[in-house]
Amino acid sequence: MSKTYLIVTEQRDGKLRRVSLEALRAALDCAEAGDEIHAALLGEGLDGLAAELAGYPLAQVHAIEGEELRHYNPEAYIGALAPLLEALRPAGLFLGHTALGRDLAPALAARLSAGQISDVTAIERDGGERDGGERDGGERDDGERDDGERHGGQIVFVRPLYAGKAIERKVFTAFPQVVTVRANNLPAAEPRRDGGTAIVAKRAAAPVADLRTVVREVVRRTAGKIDLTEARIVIAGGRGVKSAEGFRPLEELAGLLGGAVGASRGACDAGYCDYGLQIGQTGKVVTPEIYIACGISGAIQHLAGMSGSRVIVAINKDPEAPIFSIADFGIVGDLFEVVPLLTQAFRQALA
Ligand SMILES: Cc1cc2nc3c(=O)[nH]c(=O)nc-3n(C[C@H](O)[C@H](O)[C@H](O)COP(=O)(O)OP(=O)(O)OC[C@H]3O[C@@H](n4cnc5c(N)ncnc54)[C@H](O)[C@@H]3O)c2cc1C
Repeated sequence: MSKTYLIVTEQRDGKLRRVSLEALRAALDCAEAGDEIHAALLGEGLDGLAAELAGYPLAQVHAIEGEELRHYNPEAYIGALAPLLEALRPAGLFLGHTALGRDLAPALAARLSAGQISDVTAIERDGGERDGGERDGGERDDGERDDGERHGGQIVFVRPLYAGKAIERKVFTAFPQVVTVRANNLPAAEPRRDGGTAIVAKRAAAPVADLRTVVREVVRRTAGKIDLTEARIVIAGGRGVKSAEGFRPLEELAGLLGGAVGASRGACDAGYCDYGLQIGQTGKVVTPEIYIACGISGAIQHLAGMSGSRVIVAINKDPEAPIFSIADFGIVGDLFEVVPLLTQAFRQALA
């Protein structure tokens, strides 16, 4: 029986977040012939975004508009999604493993009585045929949960554990399923090539009675143009930058390369930058193509947030700094000399 999957997409400043297209890729990887993938878009003034999303391989885009959806508010979002979940009875939900996804996914999973696999970095499909007994909705008519057992054809979700020191390979044994995907790990879904578009269904969010909280305004303390968790290049500073002013050379290099600036907790604790930039176990997890660590010692809690980066470059004046043990390229030197030289070299190369 064909199934329906739903992507809960995210936008930032009117732009669709790339991680939502990576979540769509995850759904495409899990779907089989005849399955339908729908996308939910929540906010205000969604016409442009809905039209953009309709160009991707989706059956339907559900644009849910409402004043209280302008900023993320779990109560309002759950209230707005509830009728859609009821109507679609999705076999799977896919979200980005972002601040929003981490908050919303478990609440939706609880609502659907679904299992959840979080922070997925890869999806594998073991060979073999799937059992034909899978159904929508996760429950049989007799109230028993459908175990959706597959014979050797399982979809395996790969996720890092213990701050990246171990990898877990997990399978669902029942529907419905909720999955969050880590940014920058799965390729983003591509728009349809045939020029076709998905149906866009517009709905007004039903007013949620007795909203206990209302988000009036979101004040961003970091004004970076590029979202740190989705950046392809991250230039991160540690206590070695020595001051807020010490971040300037890093910002210049990031600006030139179209990257984002991040930081260690050491730099945040010292007051050199905002905690919004913190990368690590208690900060953001980033997996860029290039990570340049400047004046960061490489504590295990920091590595937890960046060790999945494709290429790691470390600049540190201490040749014994632990960061060098995971770096692909290491530069032993003073960051205040090395970073401007790198900026100069890249500027020449890019000219
Ligand atoms: C529960 C818990 C959670 C934590 N979570 C996080 C987390 O999420 N993220 C995180 O980052 N940390 C986290 N930490 C803190 C972590 O243990 C380290 O204290 C922190 O990462 C150190 O930051 P740092 O590397 O910037 O500073 P330091 O360890 O002080 O390293 C500074 C480095 O800069 C180098 N340096 C100095 N001057 C220069 C220069 N001019 N040029 C080049 N190099 C220079 C030094 O050689 C040194 O290696 C956590 C700790 C705990 C206990």
